[in-house]
Amino acid sequence: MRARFLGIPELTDVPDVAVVVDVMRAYTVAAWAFARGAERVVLAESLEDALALKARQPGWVTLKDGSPAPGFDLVNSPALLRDTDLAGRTVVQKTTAGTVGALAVKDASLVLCASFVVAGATARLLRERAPREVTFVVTGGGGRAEEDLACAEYIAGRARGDAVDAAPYLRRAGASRSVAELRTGVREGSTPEDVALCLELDRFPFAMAATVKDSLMVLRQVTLVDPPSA
Ligand SMILES: O=C(O)[C@H](CS(=O)(=O)O)OP(=O)(O)O
Ligand SMILES: [Mg+2]
Repeated sequence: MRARFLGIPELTDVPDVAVVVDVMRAYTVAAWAFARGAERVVLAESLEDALALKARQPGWVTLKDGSPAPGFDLVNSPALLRDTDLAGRTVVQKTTAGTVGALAVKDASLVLCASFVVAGATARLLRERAPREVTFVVTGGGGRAEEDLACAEYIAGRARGDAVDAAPYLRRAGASRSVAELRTGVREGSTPEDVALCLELDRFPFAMAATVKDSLMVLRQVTLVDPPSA
């Protein structure tokens, strides 16, 4: 499995298989939304689109990054979301980097969205599919966000079947600029607890795959089935 690691501005072709990585915080938050019962996460193109979807479907839950805003129910924070009951709900998510990265590869035949909390399941799904090449979309910092690159490289190693020690990857992510910004409250709509939640390895046993349905990019959890024991 060949791996390439590209920022959103570097995506010039339609990849076959894409893994869109956003550790801080979009795809940690999406994973928590599924853990809290959400049925699906619609990745919105813009804040206006998210609000228009909510106007048509008042039962949907809108979520944005940055500060809270009228019309939005939640912010992009795992710590602030983890006590919210989302059973059976549709969440509409719009963030600066993560959702933009997934929409940039929406024509790929397989789009997975990932972070450390679903890294193992994501790698296992890739191993099962065994594609010739995987494009990792490093969503933060124009492709340079250390937490996203570290997570992408870790998943790539595990997908190849290598015995990979997670510690150095988590250390790199922990030393990233995003962590410093979250710890010091530079990022709005966050709490310092977000950092630890974003650096939890394999907290969840599912992967997350996005597909286009009725012109919406819809993220769902993919539960992997254990092979029957001999
Ligand atoms: O929510 C985040 O951490 C970031 C954006 S911000 O700088 O905090 O507003 O968005 P994401 O797309 O999840 O990286
Ligand atoms: Mg990010």
